[in-house]
Amino acid sequence: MRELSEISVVGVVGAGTMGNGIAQVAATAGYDVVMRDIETEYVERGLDSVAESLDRLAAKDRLDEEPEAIRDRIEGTTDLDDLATADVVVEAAVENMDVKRDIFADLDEVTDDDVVLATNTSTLSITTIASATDRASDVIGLHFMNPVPIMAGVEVVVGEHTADAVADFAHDFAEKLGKETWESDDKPGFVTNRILMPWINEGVRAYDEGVADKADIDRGMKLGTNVPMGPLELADHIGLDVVLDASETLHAELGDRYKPAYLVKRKVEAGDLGKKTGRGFYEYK
Ligand SMILES: NC(=O)c1ccc[n+]([C@@H]2O[C@H](COP(=O)([O-])OP(=O)(O)OC[C@H]3O[C@@H](n4cnc5c(N)ncnc54)[C@H](O)[C@@H]3O)[C@@H](O)[C@H]2O)c1
Repeated sequence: MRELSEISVVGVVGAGTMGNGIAQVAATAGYDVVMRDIETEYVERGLDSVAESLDRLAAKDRLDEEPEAIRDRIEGTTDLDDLATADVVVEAAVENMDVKRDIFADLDEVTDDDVVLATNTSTLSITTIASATDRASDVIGLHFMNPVPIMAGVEVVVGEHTADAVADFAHDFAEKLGKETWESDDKPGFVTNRILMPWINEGVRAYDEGVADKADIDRGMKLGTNVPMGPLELADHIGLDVVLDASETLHAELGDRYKPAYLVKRKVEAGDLGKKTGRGFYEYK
């Protein structure tokens, strides 16, 4: 396994909400980053998001460097082979087991044998993803929170065959990126989403069943339980497609108490995915 002191290039797979955030924090920590998506348009959009986010942080005086210097450390690409230079890879592509297994089989080929391969999956089994490679001991979950540049926490998820040294590496690497960690076994939803997803789905059901209007559900949970966002706001923020994928995995693994709310499904089918499409439970400019 490549030691933390030997890391200079961080590979990121996926340039969406999470991938570009992970690229940004890695570049901010001084690493060179190769961020790969499947279409140039997605890569460009990811790079634009990083630029906007860095400008916002610079305006608040929260960067030690000029935003351009950080941005310049991120190379966007659609070419998988460009990940060959990576010393560690974090995958943040769509929440789909077949897609992730294909990506990990490719990463196993393209990267050096001693490179740790991490996945940002919200709910999928690290062990199943790792079994697509010939180095399951080097595969681990590094579950960043959204928005990555703002949220302090990273959940380290240890698969059946993950080596202890790789788990230690994952905690240390996340700390190098300015994060604090906790560890979960590879059980569906880990700590965070096992508890969060039923909370969100219950908020949606409460709205759909007329318990209160949506603003009062969010306001009630914020003022009543001291969370920064209510369930409907948070669902929009995460992306309703991501909430549905996560809920369906938990439902399949853990049974009926994890059944996704009907209205989440209907909105995903309508293409109203939350902030990222301009409309979910609320409207966004
Ligand atoms: N959104 C959240 O709040 C959140 C929080 C924690 C973890 N996650 C997890 O992070 C991962 C990414 O979620 P997201 O919200 O960034 O999704 P997203 O839809 O914003 O981005 C996913 C990106 O992956 C790209 N992609 C698809 N197949 C690919 C491939 N083979 N190679 C490279 N890129 C590919 C897509 O084109 C897209 O740009 C998922 O596993 C999700 O469950 C999401």
